[in-house]
Amino acid sequence: MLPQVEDWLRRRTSSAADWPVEELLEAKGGTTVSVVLPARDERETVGEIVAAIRRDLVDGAPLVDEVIVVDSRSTDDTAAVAAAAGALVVAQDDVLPQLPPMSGKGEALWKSMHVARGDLLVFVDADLRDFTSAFVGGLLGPLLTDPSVGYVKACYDRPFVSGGTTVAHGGGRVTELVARPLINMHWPLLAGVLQPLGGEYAGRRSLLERLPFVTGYGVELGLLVDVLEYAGLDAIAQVDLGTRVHRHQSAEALGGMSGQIMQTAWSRLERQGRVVRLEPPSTTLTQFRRVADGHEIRLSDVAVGERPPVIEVADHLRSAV
Ligand SMILES: O=c1ccn([C@@H]2O[C@H](COP(=O)(O)OP(=O)(O)O[C@H]3O[C@H](CO)[C@@H](O)[C@H](O)[C@H]3O)[C@@H](O)[C@H]2O)c(=O)[nH]1
Ligand SMILES: O=C(O)[C@H](O)COP(=O)(O)O
Repeated sequence: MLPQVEDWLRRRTSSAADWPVEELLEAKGGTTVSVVLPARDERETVGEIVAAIRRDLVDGAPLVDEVIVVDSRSTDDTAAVAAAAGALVVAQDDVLPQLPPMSGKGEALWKSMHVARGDLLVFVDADLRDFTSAFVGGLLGPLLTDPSVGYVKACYDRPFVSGGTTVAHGGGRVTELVARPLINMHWPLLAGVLQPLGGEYAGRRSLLERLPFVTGYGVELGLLVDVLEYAGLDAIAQVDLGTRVHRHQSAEALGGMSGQIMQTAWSRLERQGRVVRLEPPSTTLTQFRRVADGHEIRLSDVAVGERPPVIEVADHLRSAV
């Protein structure tokens, strides 16, 4: 590990317990805070998360100014459940409808930037189990107390929970098998980030609106690499939030996610002038499913798109949100 990374780890890692709400309230002053949950078919969990944030950090203590759920083309009643729990719900495709729609989580987050009003934005996945509002407080700690911090990633233990069985540290499969090796290969300055793909992170609007957002599941790696390039390692902090339990996807679905993450890495290497481009990488992912008479071939497109920095979106489009 690079000596700068060891030094960064010591200085820029804290834990949720270091940030009691009373101290955060004092530090908040006039700073406004938006919490955003991207949600596609999350009726089972989104309500409890929104309700906990509202109870503890809106009604209980005025730390959070708005809770927004971006409904990402759900086919269930995620939007109704989130609204009943007290969130402001927006449909992803209703924001800047003049633009051709793009898809996935990154698109939901980029669209949220045009709706949320906070100086600080906190992103929280909507599929978390056992969520506590300390997740949000922890992520806000470094941002509210240190102006040189612009971006805060959560870290946590990640068990794999399935059918009543829990494998400690068995979760985060794409993180361990794809993202961490890629990051160590190409961006070793980021090797100290414990959970580079974690869906819980917070940032200053002033920083986030200057960065492009990759669509789909490339958004976390894209933001991390771009924050490093734009603002430097010291603008990043991480906070230990304890344990994170979420809904696991199948290995096949995670293959698609991994493809998007590798495409994102390629796009950043190319932009940084670090690859000699012989031919563009294929964006077709070939997978196989066992069927009675052999294997069924499943092809999917793992290409990622990209939205420009929010500050580059023309005023006439923005005023039409
Ligand atoms: O088209 C989509 C797909 C997902 N989501 C939401 O995004 C969040 C995370 O999606 P999920 O499918 O649960 O991702 P994970 O399998 O948990 O993937 C991990 O790794 C991804 C790649 O970095 C991150 O985007 C995730 O936040 C992180 O939890 C959830 O609230 C989803 O409802 C959308 O809003 N739109
Ligand atoms: O972050 C990851 O690596 C992916 O979300 C997969 O997580 P899981 O292995 O806990 O399902």
